[in-house]
Amino acid sequence: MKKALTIAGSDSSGGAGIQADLKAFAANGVFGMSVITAVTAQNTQGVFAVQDIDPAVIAKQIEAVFEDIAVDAVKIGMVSQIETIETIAAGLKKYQARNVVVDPVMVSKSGYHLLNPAAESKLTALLLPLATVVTPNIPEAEVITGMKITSLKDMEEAAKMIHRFGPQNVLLKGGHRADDATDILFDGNTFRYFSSPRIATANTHGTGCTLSAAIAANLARGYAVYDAVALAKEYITTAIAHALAIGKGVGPTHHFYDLYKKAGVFIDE
Ligand SMILES: Nc1ncnc2c1ncn2[C@@H]1O[C@H](COP(=O)(O)OP(=O)(O)O)[C@@H](O)[C@H]1O
Ligand SMILES: Cc1ncc(COP(=O)(O)OP(=O)(O)O)c(N)n1
Repeated sequence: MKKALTIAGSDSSGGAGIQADLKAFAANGVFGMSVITAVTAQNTQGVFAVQDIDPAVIAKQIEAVFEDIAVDAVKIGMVSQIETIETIAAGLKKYQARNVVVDPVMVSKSGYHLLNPAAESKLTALLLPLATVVTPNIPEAEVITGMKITSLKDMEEAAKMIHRFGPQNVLLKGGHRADDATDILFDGNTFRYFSSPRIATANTHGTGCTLSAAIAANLARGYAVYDAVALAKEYITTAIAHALAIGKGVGPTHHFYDLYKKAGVFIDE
């Protein structure tokens, strides 16, 4: 079985972060492992506290996994602080990690800064060059590029600018626009579009985490980047279409769709 590692924060409500990643790994057919960068007290209504993990403990988690197990892909999510980013970059280089998907998580949908703004340029400088795919949403792409993004043309321009920071591929996600949910993949030469109709739901907690983890899982399984993204887009669209109205706020996406479907016991509630 292929093995994927998530390096990310814990979401106590299970909708985003490490928890979403491990669910997406399992549903996409890979064995999931985790390096926890921060613990958040979070639910569908907001983020209430964050405890960053000591960089020495992050380094030890990375070492413990890579020294023992062959890692087929890595997904990086919440990275909090400059020291966290430096530690992760050093670990990925030391172990020559491959199939690295960087989700440059900055601000939660509820408005909490999961990345210290002082660390934004460090993330861009140290993690983007190591990425097979980087998956910014529109607000993150605006921070990375400094440009305002409203149209698909703007997204293409921003994807080009982000590509110059060194990732092999940029997947600029269109979830924050009002139109169809159109994501743009740029490999330095060609733009490819992944589009789905916008699903009318309030429950989109963890969409970015789920998408990037599903891409990593599919890269681990040996799919080329385009196919890994196409499969992950199909997965996230289904997971949003069947999102769960759990909690009093923004509910989470629904994983394990394929398993439920195969078993004939798919339940929407
Ligand atoms: N309402 C929606 N209907 C369909 N797809 C969506 C919707 N909202 C987001 N998506 C898709 O979910 C994925 C995550 O996108 P986005 O919400 O932009 O990321 P993030 O969670 O990082 O803010 C993208 O593939 C995007 O197109
Ligand atoms: C611990 C943790 N990591 C990442 C996020 C951001 O999740 P994302 O899928 O980008 O979107 P929201 O969950 O913020 O809707 C998070 N919230 N927590």
